[in-house]
Amino acid sequence: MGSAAGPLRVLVDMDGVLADFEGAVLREFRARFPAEPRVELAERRGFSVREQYRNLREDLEAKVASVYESPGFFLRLDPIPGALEAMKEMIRMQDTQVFICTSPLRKYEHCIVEKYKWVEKHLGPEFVERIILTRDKTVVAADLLFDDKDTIQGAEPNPSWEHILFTCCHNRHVQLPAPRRRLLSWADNWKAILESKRRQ
Ligand SMILES: Cc1cn([C@H]2C[C@H](OP(=O)(O)O)[C@@H](CO)O2)c(=O)[nH]c1=O
Ligand SMILES: [Mg+2]
Repeated sequence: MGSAAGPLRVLVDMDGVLADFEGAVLREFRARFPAEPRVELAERRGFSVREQYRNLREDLEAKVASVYESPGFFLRLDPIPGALEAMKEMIRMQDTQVFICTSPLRKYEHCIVEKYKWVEKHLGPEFVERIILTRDKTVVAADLLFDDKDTIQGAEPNPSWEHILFTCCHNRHVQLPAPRRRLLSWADNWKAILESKRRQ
């Protein structure tokens, strides 16, 4: 893919990149369990929210999971600053194919339909057409994947995409080995990352 083989294909993750999962977990946990201890965003470490809450106190794992498994949770997520504007700009770029590549929760009942509704509400029907829903992103072929999960594994040991780590509260302390790259936020130079792949 890239310059010689035609358009640049870009996968953009949803939670932690387009939609603020972490902010909503904290806000709704605080509202439902005001007397319980919680993990502030500045204290978040590691991708899994439930693991960190379990380490805080064992019974908090089920409580925090009940927050993000509740009906309406995924629909209520706020957009990450700059994300909607960047996506609307990216989809209009020449020689560029943009897809939203997102994983459903194992407990998928509300999550799946609410992810579709969120995309329709915030980005419109042309992006609903571009949703790829999968628990395994390694088998999806593309040039780039912007994702907040630091380690992305699956059936394909050598995915075709370069994973750009999108900075989020839980991964800001992760030291990336060279030559791995980050996008610090949507205010960071995502266009330069796209251009760097076209030239390969
Ligand atoms: C359980 C959990 C899910 N998620 C997100 C990631 C997935 O969406 P996405 O692939 O859009 O980032 C989705 C299902 O796991 O929920 C977290 O970001 N942190 C968590 O602790
Ligand atoms: Mg994510």
